[in-house]
Amino acid sequence: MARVICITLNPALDLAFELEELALGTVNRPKHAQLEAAGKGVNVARVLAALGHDVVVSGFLGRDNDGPFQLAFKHMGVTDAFVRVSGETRINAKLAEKSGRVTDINGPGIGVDTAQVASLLDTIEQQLNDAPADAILVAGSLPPGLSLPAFSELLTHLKATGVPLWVDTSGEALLRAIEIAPEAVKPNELELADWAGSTLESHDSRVNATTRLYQAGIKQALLSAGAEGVIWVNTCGAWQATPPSVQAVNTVGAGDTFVAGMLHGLLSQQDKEETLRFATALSAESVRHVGVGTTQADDFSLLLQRTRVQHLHASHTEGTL
Ligand SMILES: Nc1ncnc2c1ncn2[C@@H]1O[C@H](COP(=O)(O)OP(=O)(O)O)[C@@H](O)[C@H]1O
Ligand SMILES: O=P(O)(O)OC[C@H]1O[C@](O)(COP(=O)(O)O)[C@@H](O)[C@@H]1O
Repeated sequence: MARVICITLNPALDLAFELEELALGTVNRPKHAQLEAAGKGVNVARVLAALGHDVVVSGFLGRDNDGPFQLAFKHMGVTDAFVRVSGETRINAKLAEKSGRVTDINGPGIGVDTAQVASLLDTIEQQLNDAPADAILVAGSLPPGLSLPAFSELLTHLKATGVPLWVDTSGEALLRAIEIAPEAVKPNELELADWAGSTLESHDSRVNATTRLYQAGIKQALLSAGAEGVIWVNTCGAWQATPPSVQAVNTVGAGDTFVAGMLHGLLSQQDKEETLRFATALSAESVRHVGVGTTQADDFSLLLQRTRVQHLHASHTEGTL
Protein backbone atom coordinates (compact mmCIF):
# COMPACT_ATOMS: atom_id res chain seq x y z
CA MET A 1 0.00 0.00 0.00
CA ALA A 2 1.34 3.42 -0.96
CA ARG A 3 0.64 6.85 0.49
CA VAL A 4 -0.39 9.39 -2.14
CA ILE A 5 -1.25 13.07 -1.79
CA CYS A 6 -3.78 14.11 -4.47
CA ILE A 7 -4.02 17.87 -4.94
CA THR A 8 -6.99 19.35 -6.82
CA LEU A 9 -6.50 23.11 -7.07
CA ASN A 10 -9.90 23.63 -8.70
CA PRO A 11 -12.29 20.82 -7.69
CA ALA A 12 -15.89 20.60 -8.83
CA LEU A 13 -19.22 19.03 -8.15
CA ASP A 14 -19.88 17.17 -11.39
CA LEU A 15 -23.51 17.32 -12.46
CA ALA A 16 -23.86 14.51 -15.01
CA PHE A 17 -26.90 14.40 -17.27
CA GLU A 18 -27.80 11.43 -19.45
CA LEU A 19 -29.61 12.62 -22.59
CA GLU A 20 -30.91 10.93 -25.72
CA GLU A 21 -29.58 13.84 -27.73
CA LEU A 22 -28.64 17.36 -26.65
CA ALA A 23 -30.91 20.00 -28.18
CA LEU A 24 -29.41 23.48 -28.05
CA GLY A 25 -31.58 26.51 -27.31
CA THR A 26 -34.49 24.52 -25.89
CA VAL A 27 -35.56 22.57 -22.77
CA ASN A 28 -33.78 19.22 -22.39
CA ARG A 29 -35.23 16.63 -19.99
CA PRO A 30 -32.57 14.04 -19.18
CA LYS A 31 -33.49 10.50 -18.12
CA HIS A 32 -30.96 10.57 -15.35
CA ALA A 33 -28.94 13.15 -13.38
CA GLN A 34 -26.21 12.67 -10.81
CA LEU A 35 -24.23 15.10 -8.66
CA GLU A 36 -20.85 13.93 -7.40
CA ALA A 37 -17.81 15.41 -5.67
CA ALA A 38 -15.15 15.45 -8.37
CA GLY A 39 -12.30 17.28 -10.02
CA LYS A 40 -9.26 15.48 -11.35
CA GLY A 41 -7.36 14.84 -8.11
CA VAL A 42 -10.54 13.82 -6.27
CA ASN A 43 -11.33 11.27 -8.98
CA VAL A 44 -7.80 9.86 -8.87
CA ALA A 45 -8.06 9.66 -5.07
CA ARG A 46 -11.36 7.78 -5.38
CA VAL A 47 -9.75 5.09 -7.55
CA LEU A 48 -6.55 4.82 -5.47
CA ALA A 49 -8.50 4.53 -2.21
CA ALA A 50 -10.70 1.81 -3.72
CA LEU A 51 -7.49 -0.03 -4.67
CA GLY A 52 -6.39 0.03 -1.03
CA HIS A 53 -3.95 2.96 -0.92
CA ASP A 54 -3.61 5.50 1.86
CA VAL A 55 -4.77 8.74 0.25
CA VAL A 56 -4.69 12.38 1.34
CA VAL A 57 -6.80 14.83 -0.67
CA SER A 58 -5.93 18.49 -0.74
CA GLY A 59 -6.32 21.70 -2.73
CA PHE A 60 -8.91 24.45 -2.29
CA LEU A 61 -12.56 23.84 -1.38
CA GLY A 62 -15.37 26.37 -1.03
CA ARG A 63 -16.53 26.56 2.58
CA ASP A 64 -20.17 27.18 1.62
CA ASN A 65 -20.87 23.87 -0.15
CA ASP A 66 -18.29 21.40 1.10
CA GLY A 67 -20.93 19.00 2.50
CA PRO A 68 -20.99 16.62 -0.51
CA PHE A 69 -17.18 16.56 -0.51
CA GLN A 70 -16.98 15.73 3.21
CA LEU A 71 -19.45 12.90 2.69
CA ALA A 72 -17.57 11.61 -0.33
CA PHE A 73 -14.21 11.73 1.49
CA LYS A 74 -15.69 9.80 4.40
CA HIS A 75 -17.11 7.22 2.04
CA MET A 76 -13.82 6.96 0.16
CA GLY A 77 -11.86 6.68 3.41
CA VAL A 78 -9.37 9.43 2.50
CA THR A 79 -7.81 12.13 4.67
CA ASP A 80 -9.32 15.55 4.02
CA ALA A 81 -6.52 18.14 3.93
CA PHE A 82 -8.29 20.66 1.67
CA VAL A 83 -7.75 24.33 2.50
CA ARG A 84 -11.18 25.96 2.91
CA VAL A 85 -11.73 29.24 1.08
CA SER A 86 -14.78 31.48 1.17
CA GLY A 87 -17.48 30.88 -1.45
CA GLU A 88 -18.80 27.85 -3.29
CA THR A 89 -16.86 25.23 -5.21
CA ARG A 90 -17.93 25.27 -8.86
CA ILE A 91 -20.46 22.91 -10.42
CA ASN A 92 -19.41 21.42 -13.78
CA ALA A 93 -22.13 20.16 -16.12
CA LYS A 94 -21.46 16.96 -18.07
CA LEU A 95 -23.97 16.36 -20.85
CA ALA A 96 -23.68 12.79 -22.09
CA GLU A 97 -25.67 11.77 -25.18
CA LYS A 98 -26.65 8.29 -26.27
CA SER A 99 -24.14 8.49 -29.13
CA GLY A 100 -21.34 8.65 -26.56
CA ARG A 101 -20.66 12.31 -27.22
CA VAL A 102 -20.07 14.33 -24.03
CA THR A 103 -20.27 18.11 -23.69
CA ASP A 104 -18.39 19.45 -20.66
CA ILE A 105 -19.21 22.84 -19.17
CA ASN A 106 -16.47 23.53 -16.64
CA GLY A 107 -16.94 26.67 -14.56
CA PRO A 108 -14.05 28.98 -13.65
CA GLY A 109 -14.01 28.04 -9.95
CA ILE A 110 -13.54 30.16 -6.84
CA GLY A 111 -10.71 32.63 -6.50
CA VAL A 112 -7.76 32.00 -4.23
CA ASP A 113 -5.19 34.46 -2.93
CA THR A 114 -1.48 34.32 -2.11
CA ALA A 115 -2.08 33.59 1.57
CA GLN A 116 -4.27 30.61 0.70
CA VAL A 117 -1.61 29.23 -1.65
CA ALA A 118 0.93 29.56 1.18
CA SER A 119 -1.51 27.78 3.47
CA LEU A 120 -1.79 24.92 0.95
CA LEU A 121 2.00 24.52 0.93
CA ASP A 122 2.06 24.50 4.74
CA THR A 123 -0.66 21.84 4.74
CA ILE A 124 1.30 19.62 2.37
CA GLU A 125 4.47 20.10 4.39
CA GLN A 126 2.55 19.11 7.51
CA GLN A 127 1.24 15.99 5.77
CA LEU A 128 4.79 15.06 4.76
CA ASN A 129 5.99 15.59 8.33
CA ASP A 130 3.21 13.32 9.60
CA ALA A 131 4.21 10.47 7.28
CA PRO A 132 6.27 10.12 4.10
CA ALA A 133 4.42 10.03 0.80
CA ASP A 134 5.20 7.90 -2.25
CA ALA A 135 3.79 10.37 -4.75
CA ILE A 136 2.19 13.79 -4.99
CA LEU A 137 -0.31 14.42 -7.77
CA VAL A 138 -1.42 17.88 -8.91
CA ALA A 139 -4.38 17.57 -11.25
CA GLY A 140 -6.85 19.79 -13.04
CA SER A 141 -7.16 23.43 -14.03
CA LEU A 142 -6.03 26.45 -12.02
CA PRO A 143 -8.54 28.43 -9.97
CA PRO A 144 -8.89 32.17 -10.63
CA GLY A 145 -6.28 34.08 -8.66
CA LEU A 146 -3.57 31.43 -9.03
CA SER A 147 -1.26 32.97 -11.61
CA LEU A 148 0.97 30.91 -13.87
CA PRO A 149 4.16 32.08 -12.08
CA ALA A 150 2.56 31.16 -8.74
CA PHE A 151 1.64 27.73 -10.16
CA SER A 152 5.24 27.21 -11.34
CA GLU A 153 6.45 28.19 -7.88
CA LEU A 154 4.03 25.76 -6.25
CA LEU A 155 5.20 22.91 -8.48
CA THR A 156 8.84 23.83 -7.84
CA HIS A 157 8.25 23.62 -4.08
CA LEU A 158 6.45 20.30 -4.40
CA LYS A 159 9.19 18.87 -6.61
CA ALA A 160 11.81 20.02 -4.09
CA THR A 161 10.24 17.78 -1.43
CA GLY A 162 11.83 14.88 -3.31
CA VAL A 163 8.52 13.03 -3.54
CA PRO A 164 7.77 11.98 -7.15
CA LEU A 165 5.48 14.66 -8.59
CA TRP A 166 2.77 13.76 -11.12
CA VAL A 167 0.93 16.51 -12.99
CA ASP A 168 -2.22 16.30 -15.12
CA THR A 169 -3.34 19.69 -16.35
CA SER A 170 -4.06 21.58 -19.55
CA GLY A 171 -3.50 24.83 -21.45
CA GLU A 172 -0.82 27.24 -20.26
CA ALA A 173 -0.59 25.41 -16.94
CA LEU A 174 0.55 22.27 -18.80
CA LEU A 175 3.30 24.25 -20.56
CA ARG A 176 4.47 25.57 -17.18
CA ALA A 177 4.36 22.09 -15.68
CA ILE A 178 6.49 20.63 -18.48
CA GLU A 179 9.11 23.36 -17.84
CA ILE A 180 9.37 22.17 -14.22
CA ALA A 181 9.93 18.56 -15.43
CA PRO A 182 7.93 16.62 -12.86
CA GLU A 183 8.26 12.84 -12.61
CA ALA A 184 5.18 12.30 -14.80
CA VAL A 185 2.65 14.17 -16.93
CA LYS A 186 -0.45 12.76 -18.63
CA PRO A 187 -2.00 15.12 -21.17
CA ASN A 188 -4.48 13.92 -23.79
CA GLU A 189 -3.70 14.51 -27.46
CA LEU A 190 -5.61 17.80 -27.62
CA GLU A 191 -3.93 19.12 -24.49
CA LEU A 192 -0.41 18.28 -25.76
CA ALA A 193 -0.96 19.59 -29.29
CA ASP A 194 0.00 23.20 -28.42
CA TRP A 195 3.25 22.13 -26.81
CA ALA A 196 3.97 19.68 -29.64
CA GLY A 197 3.29 22.39 -32.25
CA SER A 198 0.98 20.19 -34.35
CA THR A 199 -2.15 18.09 -34.05
CA LEU A 200 -1.49 14.60 -32.69
CA GLU A 201 -3.88 12.62 -34.83
CA SER A 202 -1.48 10.00 -36.13
CA HIS A 203 0.22 7.26 -34.15
CA ASP A 204 3.66 8.46 -35.25
CA SER A 205 3.00 12.05 -34.21
CA ARG A 206 1.88 10.81 -30.77
CA VAL A 207 4.97 8.65 -30.33
CA ASN A 208 7.21 11.56 -31.39
CA ALA A 209 5.54 14.03 -29.05
CA THR A 210 5.66 11.64 -26.09
CA THR A 211 9.32 10.91 -26.80
CA ARG A 212 10.00 14.64 -26.82
CA LEU A 213 8.21 14.95 -23.48
CA TYR A 214 10.54 12.28 -22.09
CA GLN A 215 13.53 14.12 -23.55
CA ALA A 216 12.33 17.29 -21.80
CA GLY A 217 13.14 15.53 -18.52
CA ILE A 218 9.83 13.85 -17.68
CA LYS A 219 10.64 10.32 -16.54
CA GLN A 220 7.14 8.95 -17.11
CA ALA A 221 5.79 10.63 -20.24
CA LEU A 222 2.21 9.53 -20.87
CA LEU A 223 -0.12 10.58 -23.66
CA SER A 224 -3.70 9.40 -23.83
CA ALA A 225 -5.87 9.57 -26.93
CA GLY A 226 -9.30 8.24 -25.96
CA ALA A 227 -10.27 5.00 -27.74
CA GLU A 228 -6.95 5.16 -29.65
CA GLY A 229 -5.21 4.35 -26.38
CA VAL A 230 -1.97 5.43 -24.77
CA ILE A 231 1.69 6.04 -25.49
CA TRP A 232 4.14 5.73 -22.58
CA VAL A 233 7.81 6.64 -22.84
CA ASN A 234 10.21 6.08 -19.95
CA THR A 235 13.82 5.17 -19.40
CA CYS A 236 13.22 1.53 -20.46
CA GLY A 237 11.58 2.34 -23.78
CA ALA A 238 8.27 3.18 -25.37
CA TRP A 239 4.96 1.33 -25.14
CA GLN A 240 1.61 1.58 -26.76
CA ALA A 241 -1.63 0.34 -25.21
CA THR A 242 -4.95 -0.03 -27.01
CA PRO A 243 -8.09 -0.35 -24.87
CA PRO A 244 -10.72 -2.96 -25.62
CA SER A 245 -13.72 -1.82 -27.59
CA VAL A 246 -16.48 -0.83 -25.13
CA GLN A 247 -19.72 1.07 -25.39
CA ALA A 248 -18.85 4.62 -24.38
CA VAL A 249 -21.61 6.03 -22.18
CA ASN A 250 -19.70 8.74 -20.32
CA THR A 251 -16.00 9.41 -20.90
CA VAL A 252 -15.69 11.92 -18.03
CA GLY A 253 -13.18 10.53 -15.52
CA ALA A 254 -11.40 8.23 -18.01
CA GLY A 255 -8.16 10.22 -17.85
CA ASP A 256 -8.29 10.36 -14.05
CA THR A 257 -8.91 6.61 -13.86
CA PHE A 258 -5.95 6.01 -16.16
CA VAL A 259 -3.63 8.17 -14.03
CA ALA A 260 -4.76 6.35 -10.88
CA GLY A 261 -4.18 2.97 -12.56
CA MET A 262 -0.63 3.96 -13.53
CA LEU A 263 0.16 5.24 -10.04
CA HIS A 264 -1.25 2.04 -8.57
CA GLY A 265 0.86 -0.22 -10.78
CA LEU A 266 4.10 1.73 -10.40
CA LEU A 267 3.73 2.24 -6.65
CA SER A 268 2.90 -1.45 -6.21
CA GLN A 269 6.13 -2.33 -8.08
CA GLN A 270 4.23 -4.11 -10.80
CA ASP A 271 5.84 -4.92 -14.08
CA LYS A 272 5.63 -2.05 -16.63
CA GLU A 273 3.49 -3.88 -19.17
CA GLU A 274 1.19 -5.15 -16.44
CA THR A 275 0.87 -1.59 -15.09
CA LEU A 276 -0.03 -0.14 -18.48
CA ARG A 277 -2.48 -2.96 -19.23
CA PHE A 278 -4.20 -2.47 -15.88
CA ALA A 279 -4.50 1.33 -16.19
CA THR A 280 -5.77 1.13 -19.76
CA ALA A 281 -8.33 -1.58 -19.02
CA LEU A 282 -9.54 0.28 -15.93
CA SER A 283 -9.97 3.52 -17.90
CA ALA A 284 -11.91 1.64 -20.60
CA GLU A 285 -14.12 0.25 -17.83
CA SER A 286 -14.83 3.80 -16.65
CA VAL A 287 -16.31 5.02 -19.93
CA ARG A 288 -19.16 2.49 -19.73
CA HIS A 289 -20.85 4.51 -16.97
CA VAL A 290 -20.78 7.79 -15.07
CA GLY A 291 -17.75 8.16 -12.78
CA VAL A 292 -14.39 6.43 -12.41
CA GLY A 293 -13.45 2.85 -13.30
CA THR A 294 -13.73 -0.13 -10.97
CA THR A 295 -12.00 -3.50 -10.84
CA GLN A 296 -15.23 -4.89 -9.32
CA ALA A 297 -16.88 -5.05 -12.76
CA ASP A 298 -17.82 -8.70 -13.52
CA ASP A 299 -15.89 -8.71 -16.77
CA PHE A 300 -12.81 -6.79 -15.62
CA SER A 301 -10.49 -9.75 -16.27
CA LEU A 302 -11.88 -9.93 -19.81
CA LEU A 303 -11.17 -6.21 -20.29
CA LEU A 304 -7.60 -6.87 -19.13
CA GLN A 305 -7.23 -9.74 -21.58
CA ARG A 306 -8.56 -7.61 -24.43
CA THR A 307 -6.24 -4.68 -23.76
CA ARG A 308 -3.33 -4.75 -26.19
CA VAL A 309 0.08 -3.67 -24.91
CA GLN A 310 2.98 -3.41 -27.29
CA HIS A 311 6.61 -2.55 -26.68
CA LEU A 312 7.29 -0.26 -29.61
CA HIS A 313 9.99 -1.08 -32.08
CA ALA A 314 13.31 0.59 -31.35
CA SER A 315 13.14 2.62 -34.57
CA HIS A 316 10.30 4.68 -33.10
CA THR A 317 12.60 6.07 -30.44
CA GLU A 318 16.01 5.31 -31.93
CA GLY A 319 18.84 7.30 -30.41
CA THR A 320 16.58 9.10 -28.00
CA LEU A 321 16.35 6.91 -24.94
N1 LIG B 1 -14.17 5.41 -26.10
C1 LIG B 1 -13.27 4.76 -25.36
N2 LIG B 1 -13.17 3.42 -25.44
C2 LIG B 1 -12.26 2.74 -24.69
N3 LIG B 1 -11.40 3.35 -23.85
C3 LIG B 1 -11.44 4.67 -23.74
C4 LIG B 1 -12.38 5.47 -24.48
N4 LIG B 1 -12.19 6.76 -24.14
C5 LIG B 1 -11.18 6.78 -23.23
N5 LIG B 1 -10.73 5.53 -23.00
C6 LIG B 1 -9.63 5.13 -22.09
O1 LIG B 1 -9.38 6.17 -21.16
C7 LIG B 1 -8.06 6.71 -21.35
C8 LIG B 1 -8.10 8.19 -21.08
O2 LIG B 1 -9.03 8.79 -21.94
P1 LIG B 1 -8.76 10.19 -22.64
O3 LIG B 1 -10.04 10.61 -23.26
O4 LIG B 1 -7.59 10.11 -23.52
O5 LIG B 1 -8.34 11.10 -21.39
P2 LIG B 1 -8.96 12.45 -20.80
O6 LIG B 1 -10.18 11.99 -20.05
O7 LIG B 1 -7.88 12.95 -19.90
O8 LIG B 1 -9.27 13.34 -21.96
C9 LIG B 1 -7.68 6.32 -22.77
O9 LIG B 1 -6.29 6.24 -22.92
C10 LIG B 1 -8.35 4.94 -22.91
O10 LIG B 1 -7.56 3.94 -22.31
O1 LIG C 1 -10.07 21.16 -13.74
P1 LIG C 1 -10.67 20.98 -15.10
O2 LIG C 1 -9.67 20.92 -16.20
O3 LIG C 1 -11.76 22.01 -15.36
O4 LIG C 1 -11.37 19.56 -15.13
C1 LIG C 1 -12.32 19.21 -14.18
C2 LIG C 1 -13.14 18.10 -14.68
O5 LIG C 1 -12.30 17.01 -14.99
C3 LIG C 1 -12.80 15.81 -14.42
O6 LIG C 1 -11.97 15.50 -13.30
C4 LIG C 1 -12.76 14.70 -15.43
O7 LIG C 1 -11.46 14.60 -15.98
P2 LIG C 1 -11.05 13.50 -17.05
O8 LIG C 1 -12.23 13.27 -17.95
O9 LIG C 1 -9.85 14.06 -17.73
O10 LIG C 1 -10.71 12.25 -16.29
C5 LIG C 1 -14.20 16.14 -13.95
O11 LIG C 1 -14.56 15.41 -12.81
C6 LIG C 1 -14.13 17.61 -13.66
O12 LIG C 1 -15.37 18.25 -13.80
